[in-house]
Amino acid sequence: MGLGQPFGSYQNEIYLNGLGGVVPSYPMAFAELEDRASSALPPSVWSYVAGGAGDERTQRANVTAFDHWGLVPRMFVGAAERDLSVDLFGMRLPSPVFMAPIGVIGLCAQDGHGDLATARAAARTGVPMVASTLTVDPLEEVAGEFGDTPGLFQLYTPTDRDLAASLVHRAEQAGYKGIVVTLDTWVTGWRPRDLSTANFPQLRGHCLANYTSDPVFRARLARTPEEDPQSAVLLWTQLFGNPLTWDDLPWLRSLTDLPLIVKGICHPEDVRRAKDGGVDGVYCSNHGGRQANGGLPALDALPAVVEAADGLPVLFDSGIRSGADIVKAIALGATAVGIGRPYAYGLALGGTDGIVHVLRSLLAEADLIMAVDGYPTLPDLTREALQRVV
Ligand SMILES: Cc1cc2nc3c(=O)[nH]c(=O)nc-3n(C[C@H](O)[C@H](O)[C@H](O)COP(=O)(O)O)c2cc1C
Ligand SMILES: O=C(O)C(=O)c1ccccc1
Repeated sequence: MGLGQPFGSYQNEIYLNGLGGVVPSYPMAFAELEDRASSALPPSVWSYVAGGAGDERTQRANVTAFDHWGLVPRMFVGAAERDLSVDLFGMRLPSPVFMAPIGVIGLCAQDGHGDLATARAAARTGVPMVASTLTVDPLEEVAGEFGDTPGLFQLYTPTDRDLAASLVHRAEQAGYKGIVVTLDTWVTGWRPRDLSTANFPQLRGHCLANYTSDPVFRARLARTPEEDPQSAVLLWTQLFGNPLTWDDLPWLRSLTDLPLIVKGICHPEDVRRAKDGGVDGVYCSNHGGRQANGGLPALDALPAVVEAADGLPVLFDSGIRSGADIVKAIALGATAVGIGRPYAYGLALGGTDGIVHVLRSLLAEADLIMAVDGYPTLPDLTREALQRVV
């Protein structure tokens, strides 16, 4: 048994509890986590969260892409103590892991306030939450649960520039430490699971609190969202999707002095242009295969993105299901790695406790791999630590 501190110690805790006859109530393997979440969530929420674009081959490929890399063990390293901490945009984080923005995370909790439960998990683990624009509770209330853990705000840039500025300003006021602008979802991808049940949660008025609580949004309505929720949803459909171009980047940059990160970047030329436009970080992701089917697995886009970033921080998500996946993404050059669906499933099973379990398990596994394989710090995890497996 490894005695690694602090993340690997979750293992000791579980085995020691076993001596007292207590076994974990949450799943230890991703397949079981997914299976149990599928029963715990209402079918419409399960389909929305678990589903992706087209026949979901890109979503699956995001996961299997990790099979094509293997970490090469090194011996006589004496990696008795590991350091997984990282500096990111001035934040000192205990690990290179964060929770990716999940718009409907609010609906995954049994009490319907999953954003608050996620923020509490961030407070308990030190794993930052990137709060989506599409939360059940307003961004100020979400930030109120962060404790000492920093949080980031993810912006879906509305077509109304004043509304965009208002959302960013509110995030600044609420203490968010960075703005993540998502570029790949100004239009929704073709999603057969949701189409077959004709279900799109936002159209049913879910997760629109950041809009309905916003003074600019409210000023565009003849009657308040409380009096006339339908008109608020209609206005949301008109304002939500903004097909941004490079000409919009100077304006986005001018909105805030906070670190600005652009999400959905998979091409090295886009990295270079974003860098020239003054962003503080790029976020390599294909939205978990929810947007465009038939695309390159996000992991396969990562090395070229890292190279083009040339020292600029690179965030990564899409397909992380284990601690081994975290280690591989870091070795391919990611500065920090986003967990997506797995924490939504933890939330579905056990609220904040369920998320904490999922995050601690992922971090324990990553820590123990670094111990066993002799890579005690993140800088030790370089491209040389990996071998391509065909
Ligand atoms: C149900 C769901 C909702 C999402 N909502 C958002 C969102 O509001 N904003 C955003 O930038 N990304 C959103 N994403 C994408 C995630 O941030 C992340 O890119 C993706 O989940 C990574 O893939 P994985 O979960 O398969 O690892 C969402 C993902 C899921 C599963
Ligand atoms: O479901 C998503 O992945 C998502 O981020 C989203 C948010 C708003 C509209 C469409 C998709």
